[in-house]
Amino acid sequence: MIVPASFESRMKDLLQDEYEAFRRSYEQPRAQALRVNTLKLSAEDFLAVQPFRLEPVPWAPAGFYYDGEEDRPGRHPWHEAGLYYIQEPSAMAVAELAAPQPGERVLDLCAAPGGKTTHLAQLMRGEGLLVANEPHPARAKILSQNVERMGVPHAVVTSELPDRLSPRFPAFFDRIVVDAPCSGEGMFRKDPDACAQWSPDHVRLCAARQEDILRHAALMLRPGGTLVYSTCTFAPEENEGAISRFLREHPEFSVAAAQRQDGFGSGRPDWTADPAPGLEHTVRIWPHRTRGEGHYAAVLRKAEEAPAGGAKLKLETGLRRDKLPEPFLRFAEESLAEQPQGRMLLFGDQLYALPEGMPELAGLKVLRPGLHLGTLKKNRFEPSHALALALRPSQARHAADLPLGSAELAAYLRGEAIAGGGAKGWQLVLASGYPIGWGKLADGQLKNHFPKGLRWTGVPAK
Ligand SMILES: C[S@@+](CC[C@H](N)C(=O)[O-])C[C@H]1O[C@@H](n2cnc3c(N)ncnc32)[C@H](O)[C@@H]1O
Repeated sequence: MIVPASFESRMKDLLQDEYEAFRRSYEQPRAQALRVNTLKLSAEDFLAVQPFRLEPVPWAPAGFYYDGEEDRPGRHPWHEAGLYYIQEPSAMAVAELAAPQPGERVLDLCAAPGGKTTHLAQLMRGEGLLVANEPHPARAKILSQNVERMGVPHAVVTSELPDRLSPRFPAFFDRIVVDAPCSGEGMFRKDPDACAQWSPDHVRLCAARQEDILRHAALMLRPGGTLVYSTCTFAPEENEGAISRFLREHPEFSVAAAQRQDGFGSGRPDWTADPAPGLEHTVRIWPHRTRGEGHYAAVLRKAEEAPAGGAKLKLETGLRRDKLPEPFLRFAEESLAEQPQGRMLLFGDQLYALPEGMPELAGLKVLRPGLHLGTLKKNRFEPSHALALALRPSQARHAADLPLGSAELAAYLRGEAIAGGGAKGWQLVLASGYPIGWGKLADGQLKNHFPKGLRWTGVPAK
């Protein structure tokens, strides 16, 4: 692979004796991995049934390398069922370092396509409030689809620039992840565009943008909270340099020692002028030292004594229980084995289950104010694909389990009706035990409700 000459000479200066090993890493195939979605099943249970050749990613308990030549996990029905997320292995270090706890308020500020969001969601076990934000509208849509596929029940997806969010959430979040837009030097093997766009000017532009994003993130973190900053680039200006500039402007923050894992290298204070204390506790993941494309991550702590935010935020009250729309109650009674709890919100004809402690979001661009339950249509309720993927099989009254490799499952994924039996009405369709969508039974036919945009044109892998 050919990399820009000025990039090569920068890396030679930085890495010196190690440069040759680094350069040779570009001649190797990139490492490919998936992360088991522990919102749906444990890594052990997945290993017991899955068909790929997997090896553990050392720094992520649910992460596994797969063989990119032999296996196509992105073309397996269980990918549609959200059993795993295909993610670059070094990127899995970030949510592990953020270590969010169930019940916390967590913000993922630069979130599309959703690798870290969905990882944070599973570490939170789906409990608390997870705000996933992505300013770019098309990318925000993909983020929202991934949140849906992974069955995340407690996420709000917004699409705003950080300066529109920070006045709305002063000192609100327990943890914030800033996985910053960067010059992407760690993406060269995967994404030739990142390589073609690289220039020293682009590095400078990214560094300025990162400074701005971090400034707004700082405002939204509560005293004592944790901010994790990461990039997939090697450029010191965007890593140790960005953290040093941030800490100079924000004395209420300090570097916390990142949990050391096999394969993590140290941040390099010697690569930036005027280094902030503690940079050696930040993390560098290198493609020539580990099976990963490369990442930088810093864990920062805001002092307990830092000023708290302003007034308490007004929470979204949602609908009173006795005001829930009758068609939804009828659907829940007929089709769900457990009645949904918690507050709900009607947004036009769309019904959502709100995450715990969700503040009012009026005036913000919101793609998803919680778990989408479905749509009210005249006198009936149509459950959403998001609800199907967030349910456990036992939570549906009626299910049709289609075996992997069967003609019925292939037909369902292509959007066709299939022969069905059992109770009339909504049935949760499973792919060998895992929910993949809805079907509606009438006259011995299961009408297909697998979303049009997701339908397969080929035959599913066995
Ligand atoms: C490195 S990617 C995030 C990857 C994502 N966290 C994941 O794990 O899948 C950075 C994202 O930041 C978004 N972005 C660009 N400018 C931004 C800004 N000013 N504030 C927040 N996010 C921004 C980009 O559109 C991009 O989707």
